[in-house]
Formats: sequence, structure tokens, C-alpha cells
Amino acid sequence: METAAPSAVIVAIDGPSGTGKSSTSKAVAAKLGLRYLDTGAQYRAITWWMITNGIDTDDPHAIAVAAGKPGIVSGTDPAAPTITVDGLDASGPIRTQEVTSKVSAVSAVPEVRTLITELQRSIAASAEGGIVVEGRDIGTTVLPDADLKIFLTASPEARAARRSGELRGKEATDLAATKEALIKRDAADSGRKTSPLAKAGDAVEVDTTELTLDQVIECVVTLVEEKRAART
Ligand SMILES: Nc1ncnc2c1ncn2[C@@H]1O[C@H](COP(=O)(O)OP(=O)(O)O)[C@@H](O)[C@H]1O
Ligand SMILES: Nc1ccn([C@H]2C[C@H](O)[C@@H](COP(=O)(O)OP(=O)(O)O)O2)c(=O)n1
Repeated sequence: METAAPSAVIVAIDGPSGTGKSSTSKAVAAKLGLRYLDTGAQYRAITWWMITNGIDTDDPHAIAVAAGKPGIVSGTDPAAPTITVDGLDASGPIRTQEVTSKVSAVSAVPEVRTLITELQRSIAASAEGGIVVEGRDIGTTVLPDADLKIFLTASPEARAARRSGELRGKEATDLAATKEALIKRDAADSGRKTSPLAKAGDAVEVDTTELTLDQVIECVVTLVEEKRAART
């Protein structure tokens, strides 16, 4: 595995759904001039490809056999992140409830994780000025040598309220159903055998339940700046 330039800072942000990983990571990367990678979007993209290509997402063997077929490309500009599959813009379709309900099963397949993990490491290695990478297993598995690891948490109620606020108007949803779906997905992501959602031993845990998004961003920016200062 190649390594990024010595001055580059690599930040890993993990945590369950709705804790603020994407919003925080994008803003921190933009403020500090870093690249940004949404690894959940990559797992969503491969899930979308499986669905549109008629692969049974309840069949781990069929998923494993097909895993290498889609070409997934992530654009890492925090101001305009992109994701394409075989050259097609997948940013809209990967956010449907169908993909959301199937992504945990697809991302639990070891062959899928091996391929996507390699892709993530090569993107991080080529981000010369550094990168913020967010997901579920970044601090534990993908980038265990990251300069800074953050694990975001929030109460299930706060997370469901945030998600349901996002979905309103797009797809019919209610708070209780959103909370139930979110808890089910967290349990699947935490309970799988291969690189489950988990806090790395050396990660800083930030409970965002009572914090505004700006407060969380400020907290992470300060932690990155402290790391950078300690290295100079
Ligand atoms: N601290 C916060 N307080 C209130 N809303 C938040 C906070 N952090 C994130 N949000 C909102 O919650 C929703 C989910 O955030 P997101 O960053 O997508 O979480 P994740 O990537 O962890 O699933 C977004 O609409 C976002 O604006
Ligand atoms: N590093 C990662 C990132 C996401 N995943 C899987 C598990 C998650 O439920 C899905 C979707 O991730 P995503 O970050 O888009 O999820 P939410 O923003 O929380 O809805 O992908 C993973 O297994 N490993």
C-alpha cells in the first residue's frame, strides 16, 4: 500500500447512522483543505448495481461472484462529492429506501468489503494534502494508522429525528418507522463478522446528541489542528 505525503493528515470518522458523519466530514474537509470520502456511498453504489442487475441481495454467494463487476468511482472534492457506477451518476439512486434497506446485507459480504476497502485505501493514499474518510470501519480496518480517529454517537431518538427531517417530502416516512429501520441497520452493521461498525480503541468519542452541527464541526477541526501542531 502506498502512503500519502508525510505532511498529509488522515482523519477517520466512524459511527452509526444519523450521528452527523457526512455533514461533519464534508465541512471539516472544506475548512481544512482536505479531500473527503463517503465510504457509505460506495457500499450504496455497489448495492444499487446489484439491484439493477438482478442479483439476489439475499444471496451472499451471488453477491460475492458479482462483486468485482461494477466500476465505482468517487470524486473527493468536499464541496461537490460525486459517485459514479460504470460511468453513470449514482448520487440520486443510492439514496432510495430500497438501497437503504439492502445495503447492510450487501456490505456484509467479505468479497465486497475486500474490494471496497482496497479502493478506499488507494483513494486515501493518493490524497496528497490529506483526507477525511467517513464510514463504519475506517479507524478499525481501512485506515488503522489514521492520524486522528473520531467516533460519533447520538441517541437513537436524535438520530431518527434528523433522518426523518431529511426524508420528509421525498418519501413517505414517520419517526417511529425511521427509528426502527435505523436501529435494525445499526444492529446488522455492528453484528456482521467482517469489519463491523465499531469504535477503534484509540478513537475520540463525541456524543452529538446535545450539540449543534456547528459545534461538532468546531470540535473536530480543533482536534485535527491539535494533531497537526503536535507533529510540527
Ligand atoms: N449535531 C447535529 N444536530 C442536528 N442535526 C444534525 C447534526 N449533525 C447532523 N445533523 C443532520 O442530521 C442529518 C444526518 O446527518 P449525516 O451527516 O448525514 O449523518 P450520518 O452521515 O452519520 O448518517 C442531516 O440532515 C444533518 O444535517
Ligand atoms: N465503512 C462503511 C460504510 C458504510 N457501510 C455500510 C453500512 C451502512 O448501513 C451502509 C450505508 O452507509 P451510509 O454511511 O451511507 O449510511 P447513512 O448515512 O447512515 O444512512 O453502508 C459499511 O459497511 N462500511
